Amino acid sequence: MGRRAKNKQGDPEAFRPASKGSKLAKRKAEDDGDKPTPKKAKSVIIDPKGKRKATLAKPKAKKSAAKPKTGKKASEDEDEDMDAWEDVEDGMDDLDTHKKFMFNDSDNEEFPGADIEDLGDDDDFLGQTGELQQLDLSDSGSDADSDEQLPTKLKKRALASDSDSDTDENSDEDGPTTLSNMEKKSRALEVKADRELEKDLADAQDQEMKEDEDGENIEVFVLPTAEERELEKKNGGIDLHDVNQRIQDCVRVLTNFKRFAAKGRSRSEYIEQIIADIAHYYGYNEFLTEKLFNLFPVQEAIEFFEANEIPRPVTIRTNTLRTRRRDLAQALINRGVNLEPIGKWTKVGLQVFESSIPIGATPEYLAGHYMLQAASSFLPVMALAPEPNERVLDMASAPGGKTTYISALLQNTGIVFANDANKARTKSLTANVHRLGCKNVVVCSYDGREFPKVMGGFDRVLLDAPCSGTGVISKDASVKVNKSDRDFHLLSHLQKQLILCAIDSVDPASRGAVVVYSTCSVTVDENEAVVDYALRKRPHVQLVPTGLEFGREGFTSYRGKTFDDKMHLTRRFYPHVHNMDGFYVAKLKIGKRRRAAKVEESEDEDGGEKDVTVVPEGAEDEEDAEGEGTSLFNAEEDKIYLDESKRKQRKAKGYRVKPRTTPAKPAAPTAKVAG
Ligand SMILES: C[S@@+](CC[C@H](N)C(=O)[O-])C[C@H]1O[C@@H](n2cnc3c(N)ncnc32)[C@H](O)[C@@H]1O
Repeated sequence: MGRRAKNKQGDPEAFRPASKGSKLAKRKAEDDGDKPTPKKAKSVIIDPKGKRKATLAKPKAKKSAAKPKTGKKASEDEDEDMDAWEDVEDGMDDLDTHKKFMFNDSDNEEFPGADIEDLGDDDDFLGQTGELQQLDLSDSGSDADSDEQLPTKLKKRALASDSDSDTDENSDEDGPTTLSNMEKKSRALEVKADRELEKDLADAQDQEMKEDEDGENIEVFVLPTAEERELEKKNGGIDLHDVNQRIQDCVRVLTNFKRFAAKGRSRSEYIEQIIADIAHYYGYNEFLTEKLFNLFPVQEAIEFFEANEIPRPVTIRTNTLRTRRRDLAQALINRGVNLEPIGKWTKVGLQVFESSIPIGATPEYLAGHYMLQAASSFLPVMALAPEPNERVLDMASAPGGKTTYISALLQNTGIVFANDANKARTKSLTANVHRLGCKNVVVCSYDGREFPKVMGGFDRVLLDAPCSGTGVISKDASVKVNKSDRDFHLLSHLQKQLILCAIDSVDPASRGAVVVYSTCSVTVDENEAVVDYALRKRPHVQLVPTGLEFGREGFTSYRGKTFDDKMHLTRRFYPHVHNMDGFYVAKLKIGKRRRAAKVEESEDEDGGEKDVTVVPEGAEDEEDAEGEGTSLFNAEEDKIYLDESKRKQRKAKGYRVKPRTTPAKPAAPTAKVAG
């Protein structure tokens, strides 16, 4: 498959699962830069205390070189020696060559420098045959610590290679090592080491194997104990390569718990472990890791986290007010840009594979022929489906990717009110509106919660809400660590207020009468929970199909909460599934309000005007249905905004206004600005 095809955006093709120890491991290993992957087997070989293989195997060859054998016995021994030397290079037929071999090995990766130092005087020994006796092997093989590092496979191999069971163990006596007793000592050490290995292996197998119902032995993954985890934390966590392996092991257990779980360990223990490991491996806080992990089946969750490490394709949207996609593509190709249509689902999108020039500074860009825009951000506008001559509100619009698309779909007819509470951000919005030649756009800067008081009666409203940005982590990794429970609570509260205002800004008698709610977040709190809240507060509103060809269905229930039956009509988009930013789109049809149940009138504080609030029949109590402290926009908590808005309106009309009785507006919760 060519590079293009591999990177191709769009069609909802499943992301390849991270195979055990492959992509995931490789990427992290690369990320680690010069931090080498531990070579456990090798480190055991050269462990200065354990010295099992290196110090055992090599002297064997020395012996055979130093002491020529004769007759049948000699050749048998030689065969045996050759077996033991099967991994050793040819040409080791004298001690000098052997010394050279050892020394050379010390310089290569099998013998890292640290271990050479640990050998201490050995260098001297290697340089001067006469000082051989200084080599003290007395404690060789007695250190069990290094065995704990030894992978099971290696242990098995080590046991299998042992054929010297008749060796005299007592030759491991104290005393100097000489050429004549070296072989004996070596064999003794080998036997001792192998016995220990055997014991370790047996212990390990006790832990790692269990019988399934058919009596077949299966490997189980044993979680670290609470103390081990504590120790691990204290030491700054284990090596990333090992964390990755443990993530894969936990996935295996959690996807077939009955079969692979260790006796006496609960599912929640494995989940706790995998969440901690994902957080460590990918650099998230544990709170967000858990929140995101819970959205998917276990294996898929890993794919999601993995996809967040990879940038999404660069995409542009043709501005049909200025050009046609075919012409734009040709112009850019002529400039050396390698591109293709994004996919069948969009007629205006192009995916850029590579470019010899900056895509944000071509003459075509400056002339407003295209907008640099994420593919996911086309979706809410497609769902909104504005028609020429309509009146549209883009409630949170800066920097204008969606506004300018709406303007193009309206073919520069009708009107788009492009609002954003952040005045500074409206500068880039205005610049884009001008660059793209949108003549039907009015830029304004209100808190969205002031609508429809500022203005109402729209045919369609787009609320691309301020959100946590959990769908765009590949663009902004700070989200991994800077979001807390409180942030999600505040954001979803703001989103609930905004969606009610968006609904109330629509003219129900309009042919359109649509609100599209979208976020670049994948959390349920910011998506289904917000839409569900709006549906409960506004019974004249209902969910309708988004008209989008792909995307996963929204959750109709989630972790014990049940949402509106039609929530499946909403759409979720994921980086690991759709190769685009994580996104959510819901389309709401605003029906006519049924008979007003009551009309509440309240005297203005100046005794002049009267506020009239029509409470639709069937609307729930002002009290938050979830009991979470969230409430309708005219609840106590929001009074401050409404008073301020009223005050401004009256002042604008030339009324004398009293000084503020309430403090100035509190700062809005920090929101991810993306899309
Ligand atoms: C996701 S971004 C919008 C991106 C925009 N729709 C686009 O396509 O370019 C959310 C925007 O909401 C604005 N915002 C935050 N709080 C708001 C509020 N209370 N009312 C209106 N806009 C708000 C932010 O300034 C930010 O520009």
